[in-house]
Amino acid sequence: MTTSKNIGETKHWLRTARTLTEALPFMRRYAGKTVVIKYGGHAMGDGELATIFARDVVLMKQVGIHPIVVHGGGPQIGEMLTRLSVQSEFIDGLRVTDAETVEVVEMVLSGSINKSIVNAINSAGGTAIGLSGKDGSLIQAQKLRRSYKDPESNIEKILDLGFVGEPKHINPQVLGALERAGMIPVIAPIGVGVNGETYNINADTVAGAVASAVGAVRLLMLTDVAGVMDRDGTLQPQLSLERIKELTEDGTIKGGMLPKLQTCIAAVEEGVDAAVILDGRVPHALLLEVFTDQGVGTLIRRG
Ligand SMILES: Nc1ncnc2c1ncn2[C@@H]1O[C@H](COP(=O)(O)OP(=O)(O)O)[C@@H](O)[C@H]1O
Ligand SMILES: CC(=O)N[C@@H](CCC(=O)OP(=O)(O)O)C(=O)O
Repeated sequence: MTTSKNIGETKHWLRTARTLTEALPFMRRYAGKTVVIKYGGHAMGDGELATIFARDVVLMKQVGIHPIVVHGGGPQIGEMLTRLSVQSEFIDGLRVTDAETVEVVEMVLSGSINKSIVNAINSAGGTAIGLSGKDGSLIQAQKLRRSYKDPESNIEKILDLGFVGEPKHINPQVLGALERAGMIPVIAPIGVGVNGETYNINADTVAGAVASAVGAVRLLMLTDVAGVMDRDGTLQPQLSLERIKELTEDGTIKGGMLPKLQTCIAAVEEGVDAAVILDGRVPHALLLEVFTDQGVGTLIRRG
């Protein structure tokens, strides 16, 4: 006898089956390709979402995609610095980092945060390996040099952010070896200088450099907003490089979104097909972005 319960169940199965068949062309498109996922400190705040994130990463690996996770941890570093009564300030989204601060940054990023992500992925059935830029000389870095115009003298000066670095060279060999072994790299954004000094690098910047170095098809940036907003707070599903420039110049794009978008621009200019700013608060944001045609954030690509 056909009951309304049977009909309900059949509809549910059909929906599930349709979802799976819809995912097939995307699985084919990305099979064997590398996707770099930037997992922001704000996005990793919720335990349940972190478990879902780990499962999504494992599922991607299972269907033949090569995910590489680069994580941040800005809020978590901030909490530890407060606990230790160390003052911290940001300039243009970057933490001014003295010798004492860089020790705390390395401890938090390569320690508790890195290992909890590795643990979550392994608990979801994957094999994750945690790395900082020091492991296998993965991220060779140099001191960040950024100039600014001093408003009083109108003279170009160099901004000194202490031990803030920028990637000079990413060693793709380590990542290639892990890929061949079926492992998922989880990278803390710590760089090493020529004299062995430690650099604090913005995690977005590292994600972009890694994506360019490995020739990733996608750079996915998980954060704590729905995507990039315009002046009226309207979500922008897609942004051209020119529009990003405009929104930056008029101050609509600011704070942590600045290094994020600069990274996206650099990545697509260096050959990554597209970069996406994604809402990490949405469960399965990764799966929706990779396996469906419903974008859930802001897409940035050339042209
Ligand atoms: N135009 C904009 N659209 C969206 N977010 C913006 C914009 N300008 C600045 N932001 C800020 O950027 C933040 C995301 O950057 P950040 O705090 O560094 O995140 P994460 O820790 O994920 O890297 C948002 O929470 C938001 O406050
Ligand atoms: C130089 C610089 O600002 N480094 C960042 C590194 C962590 C990071 O980028 O974390 P999110 O992705 O969570 O913001 C910091 O010290 O906070």
